[in-house]
Amino acid sequence: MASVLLPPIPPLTVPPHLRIIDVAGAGRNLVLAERQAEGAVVLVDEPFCHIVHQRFRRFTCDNCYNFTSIDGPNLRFPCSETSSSCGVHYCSASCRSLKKSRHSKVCSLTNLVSSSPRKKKKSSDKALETYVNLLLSAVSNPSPLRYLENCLPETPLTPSTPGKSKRLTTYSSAESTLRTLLPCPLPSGSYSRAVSTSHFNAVGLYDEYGEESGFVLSPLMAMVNHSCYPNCGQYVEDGKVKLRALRDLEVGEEIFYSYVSIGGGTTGEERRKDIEGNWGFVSQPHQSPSRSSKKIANMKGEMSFRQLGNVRSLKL
Ligand SMILES: C[S@@+](CC[C@H](N)C(=O)[O-])C[C@H]1O[C@@H](n2cnc3c(N)ncnc32)[C@H](O)[C@@H]1O
Repeated sequence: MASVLLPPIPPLTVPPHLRIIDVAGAGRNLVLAERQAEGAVVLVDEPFCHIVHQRFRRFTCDNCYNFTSIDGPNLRFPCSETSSSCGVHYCSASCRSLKKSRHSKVCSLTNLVSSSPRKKKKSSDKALETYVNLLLSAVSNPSPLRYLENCLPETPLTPSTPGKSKRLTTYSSAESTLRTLLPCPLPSGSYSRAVSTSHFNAVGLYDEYGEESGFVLSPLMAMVNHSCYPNCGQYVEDGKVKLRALRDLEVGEEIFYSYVSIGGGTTGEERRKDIEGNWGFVSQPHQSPSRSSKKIANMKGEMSFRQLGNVRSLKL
């Protein structure tokens, strides 16, 4: 059989003050090459693709992820594609025009895979819809889809446990659905592999009540490991995923944030159990809990719950 030559995976661009290192037992992580003062924005990363769940599209800007109250009127700028009913909205005319060329490639398809919001959906249908829409967002990105493969850890998902096998089936179904919707130049398996990176790396978007309104895949953020006592806080602002230093950080320090919410008054011990139960890895404290907890408390005072939303483990 003739082998298919895949285009190479484009390398990640890492800013000069950061390096990617390999950590025994924890895979890759980012380490600082320059000192950062408390409060400094340590990382700004542009998501490669995103999904805003259908129910939240009227309230969450599809370009910058700014959101309005779900109890109030819709965002003012709906998608302007002719006869569109994709539900996508924007917070400003400039957000709409910035996203126009990318969204117009998949607008009608987005609508095709979204069943009626009023109909009660099975969770498997919802999951499939989510991953097809995530793939549509990924293929509308002018950057090559293979870029996402940078986010795959060395140990990929294998069908060894029932939960994982269900996810792998959903990723394959999402790829099959995508192939019925539009021409897909990459060989079989490429799209499901790309979307499977969301299992390890999805960064959640949240509404004002803390309910997940969607998620993004952001390649550099996908390199950052978890700590139950983090030295950085993660938030989403102006369409970018960002990390802010919770204390002064020295050259050579690894950067960490908490994958589970630090916004709901959780303790480090509760976060550790959540990570173990839902993510399947054991997290060691990376600094004195008391020092870190104080900074988290300060940060909570400054930032909304939504901004403190974190990567979540995807549950089907
Ligand atoms: C967002 S990725 C982080 C980058 C990852 N280390 C890599 O090499 O691609 C999340 C995955 O990293 C690993 N990880 C993150 N934090 C960890 C920690 N504190 N201890 C052990 N493994 C960790 C887990 O396998 C997790 O599913």
